[in-house]
Amino acid sequence: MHKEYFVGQGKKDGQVLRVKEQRKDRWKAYVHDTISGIAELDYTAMEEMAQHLDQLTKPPGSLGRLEKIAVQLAGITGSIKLQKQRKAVVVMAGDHGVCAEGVSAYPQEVTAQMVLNILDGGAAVNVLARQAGASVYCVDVGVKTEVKHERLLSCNVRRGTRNMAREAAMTLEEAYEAISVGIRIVDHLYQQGYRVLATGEMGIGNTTPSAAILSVLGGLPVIEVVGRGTGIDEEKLRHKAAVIERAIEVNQPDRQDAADVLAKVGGLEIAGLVGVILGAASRRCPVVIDGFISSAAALAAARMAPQSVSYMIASHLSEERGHQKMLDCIGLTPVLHVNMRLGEGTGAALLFPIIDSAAAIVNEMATFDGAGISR
Ligand SMILES: O=C(O)c1ccc[n+]([C@@H]2O[C@H](COP(=O)([O-])O)[C@@H](O)[C@H]2O)c1
Ligand SMILES: Cc1cc2nc[nH]c2cc1C
Repeated sequence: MHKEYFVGQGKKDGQVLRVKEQRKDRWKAYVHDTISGIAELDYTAMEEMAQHLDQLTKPPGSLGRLEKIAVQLAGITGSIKLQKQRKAVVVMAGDHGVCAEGVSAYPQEVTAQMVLNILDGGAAVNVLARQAGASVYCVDVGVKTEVKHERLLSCNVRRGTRNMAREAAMTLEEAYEAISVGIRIVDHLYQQGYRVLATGEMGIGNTTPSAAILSVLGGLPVIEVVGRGTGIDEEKLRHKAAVIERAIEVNQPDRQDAADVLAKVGGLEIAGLVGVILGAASRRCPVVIDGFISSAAALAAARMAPQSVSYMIASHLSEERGHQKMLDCIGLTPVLHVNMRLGEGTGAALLFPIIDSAAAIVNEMATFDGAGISR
């Protein structure tokens, strides 16, 4: 059996990835190979960076999180010479069978419509990425209807998940295949010269599986982690909580097995983002995590590959209830508190200029000795 993935922009520079499925666990093996390729950070470079930062003309630590980012980047790249890097937001798009239960404020067709908007450059993520000099790549990993656009990366694993309130959202093979899509996209972008990646997503209904993932992997009651998503009222929120409880009851996901949880109560775009995160870490690239849904992917990635957490930077704290708890479970501290709850990778794109600024500080600031300043 052959699977074909179109990866690239348009027909001209598009390339076809042919994957021969020799074994049923082909994707699982591919994902686990990627996980084994994730190295520890370079602690010597981190120490060197910390010492370098203390030579610069400022009281030690006074650039706060910028300094922490600089140290992390040194650990990731293995060097204290930080360059301004090519940056891309990967927006994974997918639909959710659980929308049939009435868990979102918007109709499901908005997913495909917004995918086209993103591909045409008119979504918030496009604007913020342009401000930062970054690219946006939009991937159909699980949209329900066929989307055609020259710039779309068409990697559809299935046309939306099944309704998790009744049955498993995906099979384990489908989940691993979606994770593999994310890894392949990162490979492709790495070959194009991108060195800083960010997670983004579009999927009406996807705060529901995200809350389910947090409840199961974090061992937290549903009511503490469920939020309003696109903006549902109090009554619909109670209903959404009940739907999530039912999904967990029906599927009995194994909280010790993040892939099982992803398959049973997750989403195709969430699994795709797990692949983006694992792929970035295996390529020694920092990966900027967006809001609630991206963080659900980060939590699953952290459980599958604890060493991947060192490569993550949490961009912002989303207004979605449960996001702080999600980040606590991973062990991440968000940089920005700007009351956003849009998704798409918008918060992550906002962080790009801050990452560039951290690199510029390291490269351009004078030292105490060089500037003749007493200390
Ligand atoms: O990233 C976030 O923190 C975030 C919080 C709430 C909503 N969203 C976006 O809104 C959609 C999911 O909301 P919902 O209510 O349909 O589950 C999906 O397209 C997400 O990108 C995103
Ligand atoms: C319009 C719209 C844009 C979005 N972007 C991410 N999620 C979204 C949900 C809606 C409804």
